[in-house]
Amino acid sequence: MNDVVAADDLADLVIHASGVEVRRGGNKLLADLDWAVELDERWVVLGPNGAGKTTLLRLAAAELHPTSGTVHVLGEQLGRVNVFDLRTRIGFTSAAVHGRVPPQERVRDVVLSAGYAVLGRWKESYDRMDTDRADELLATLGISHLAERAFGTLSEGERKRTLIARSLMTDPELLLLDEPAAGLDLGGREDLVARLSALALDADAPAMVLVTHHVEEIPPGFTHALLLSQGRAVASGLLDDVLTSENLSETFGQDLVLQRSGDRFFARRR
Ligand SMILES: Nc1ncnc2c1ncn2[C@@H]1O[C@H](COP(=O)(O)OP(=O)(O)OP(=O)(O)O)[C@@H](O)[C@H]1O
Repeated sequence: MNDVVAADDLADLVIHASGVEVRRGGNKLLADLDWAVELDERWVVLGPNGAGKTTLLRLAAAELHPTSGTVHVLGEQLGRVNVFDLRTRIGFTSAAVHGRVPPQERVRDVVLSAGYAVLGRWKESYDRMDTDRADELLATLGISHLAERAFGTLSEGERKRTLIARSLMTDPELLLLDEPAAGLDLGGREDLVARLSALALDADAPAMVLVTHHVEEIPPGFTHALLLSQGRAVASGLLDDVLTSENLSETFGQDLVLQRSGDRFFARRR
């Protein structure tokens, strides 16, 4: 990549991947990947099981380095930056984070402790500002009434919402959501989609990347899509351009029909 061009471009880019390949045990998890996410964009990364979506999100979360190619996150090049500093600027929710929360932890503390980059309450007193911020986020996600409950007693949907509140606690510049609606029932999914939509439409919210298998889970307000299949981009760009029956069929290897109802998407086999 040309360094002079990159310096200008990178100022407005939250994620920039150029010629990225990730190899593990002889497998190409990602190949030939070019991708750019700007500050005000909300991206959905869509693809079948094993397509490389989580691998891509872990690159964006500075949890993984590419085998070849370059990845810049928030203007910093992976491999040339202290990833621990970089990660404080990124909110990331995934099943892996879910599994690390102590079940006895109170919901408010799960959210609060993000500001201290720990899981499990470790300080007896937090700043009043932090507590107010945590309560504000619990209200935004509709779980204020659960603030005193132990995380382990929550339903799947309530846990997901708690972890999204946690990932917003540090006012991240980039929010990464790995399959936030997985395992939710219809009501839980619809509630989460509505809350993520409100977040996506909030001009003050960070840039967002949401990974999903299902077009039904795309919250209105998301602007761009990257379709991944077998580690490669099938299509990438504005949601309305990229989300077509043809692209979806190629991505999932089946003859699919995409339907749109208002600002929501649905897909079925032809
Ligand atoms: N350490 C590894 N060694 C070899 N292959 C791996 C390794 N880690 C992941 N893979 C493979 O890489 C591919 C991409 O994995 P990844 O988790 O990124 O896919 P995904 O799109 O998130 O899948 P899913 O939707 O099922 O979560 C999968 O086929 C997976 O088996």
